[in-house]
Amino acid sequence: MASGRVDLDGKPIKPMTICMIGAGGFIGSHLCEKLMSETPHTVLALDVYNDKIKHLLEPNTLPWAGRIQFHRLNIKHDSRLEGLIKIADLTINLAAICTPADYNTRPLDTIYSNFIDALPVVKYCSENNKRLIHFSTCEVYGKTVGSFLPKDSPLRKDPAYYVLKEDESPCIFGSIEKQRWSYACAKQLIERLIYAEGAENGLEFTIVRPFNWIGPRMDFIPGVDGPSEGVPRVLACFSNNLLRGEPLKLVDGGQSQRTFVYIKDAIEAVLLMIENPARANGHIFNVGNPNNEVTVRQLAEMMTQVYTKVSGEAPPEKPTIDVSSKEFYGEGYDDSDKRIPDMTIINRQLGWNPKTSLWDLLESTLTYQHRTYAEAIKKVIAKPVAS
Ligand SMILES: NC(=O)c1ccc[n+]([C@@H]2O[C@H](COP(=O)([O-])OP(=O)(O)OC[C@H]3O[C@@H](n4cnc5c(N)ncnc54)[C@H](O)[C@@H]3O)[C@@H](O)[C@H]2O)c1
Ligand SMILES: O=c1ccn([C@@H]2O[C@H](COP(=O)(O)OP(=O)(O)O[C@H]3OC[C@@H](O)[C@H](O)[C@H]3O)[C@@H](O)[C@H]2O)c(=O)[nH]1
Repeated sequence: MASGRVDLDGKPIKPMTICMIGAGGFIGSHLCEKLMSETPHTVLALDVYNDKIKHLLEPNTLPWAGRIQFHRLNIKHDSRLEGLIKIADLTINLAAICTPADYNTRPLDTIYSNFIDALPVVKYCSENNKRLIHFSTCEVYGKTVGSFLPKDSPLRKDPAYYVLKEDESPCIFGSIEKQRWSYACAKQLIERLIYAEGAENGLEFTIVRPFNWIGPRMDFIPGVDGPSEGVPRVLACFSNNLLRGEPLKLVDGGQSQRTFVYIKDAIEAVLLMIENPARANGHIFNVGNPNNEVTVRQLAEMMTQVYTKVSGEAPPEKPTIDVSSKEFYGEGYDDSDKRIPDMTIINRQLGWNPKTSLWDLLESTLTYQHRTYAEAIKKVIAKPVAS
């Protein structure tokens, strides 16, 4: 498995130790899986939770036992952080509050998590000459330039007004009262700080901007493995509605557009970054699938069709309902209109391209959701509400 592996320039890849912060989350769990099954690298997995990587940690007869170590810690206040960064060759920081329902309702926690708490990580990497791969977001682009053109302007169809380029596109956020942008703004500032550490102090860094990565283990299903009143990201919201046979809620008409990429495709891109430092250092990479664009309404329709196929259950009588963003997310919500990643830089540096169509990725993801949650949901629905 591990022997004879070479990088994109044909050089042998040496086993490394990776300090992965936020390893217990959605992306972290898939990255740990990939590193354990296909590489010889060792992972120091840091998080406050480990439910999503339990299958990699136990039993200790697993083929990779000894190459993954879980450290339960909160990077806000744990003196072990610097020591763990020091013993690793590379740090990957995934830790963040990254669900839109939190940005306008918990803006302080959002800003602290995405900026203040990431500061020591950047500092320890810079001071100890350690390489850093930091997870930012496509939300740093905010809204497209085209969204400010008149509705009937033909320029809205011109890619120059909407395709998002790492080294050219501006970052366009709403006003301060629109607290939705607290997350994007905090992520933008930490990107600028990392970039400056690279320029002034020689920090070796790579910044990743994920464009709506989706797949199994994303977020939680409210009332089953997360709070009943919690609002996860759209994949889990719509999965929850489908599992319960209730209409999918379209925020402000479901007109916003997104491109979705399969988590397994995206993880391939991250592995290329990890193993090709000379090609990845100093770069910011969009990681998304420009071919998988839909409006949120179209996503709801496709998920309903796919779920009907994989579950064998009838679609909800009323497939969707409209809900205002104020009702769904509260005061201060705002939205990105359209997100098409430009792929030039990641193509040139790493030769990476996504493979999986939206239909196929929804089919495997919703099969997983159905197998994992359908029985549990039935029990929750059947249980009488405590008085
Ligand atoms: N999934 C996407 O499509 C997407 C898109 C854009 C950006 N991102 C970014 O990628 C990163 C990972 O996202 P994800 O989807 O896996 O989210 P996630 O919420 O599933 O994972 C984040 C993990 O970080 C951990 N964490 C948070 N604060 C911590 C702290 N103080 N100490 C220790 N652990 C902490 C959480 O417990 C969680 O397990 C985030 O930085 C996010 O902003 C993800
Ligand atoms: O039930 C729902 C949930 C969400 N939506 C809409 O679906 C769209 C996508 O919502 P998501 O919850 O996936 O979040 P967004 O794409 O807006 O942001 C995400 O982008 C990239 C990452 O940084 C974060 O994970 C998150 O901020 C939004 O327009 C939202 O309003 C619904 O219409 N109904």
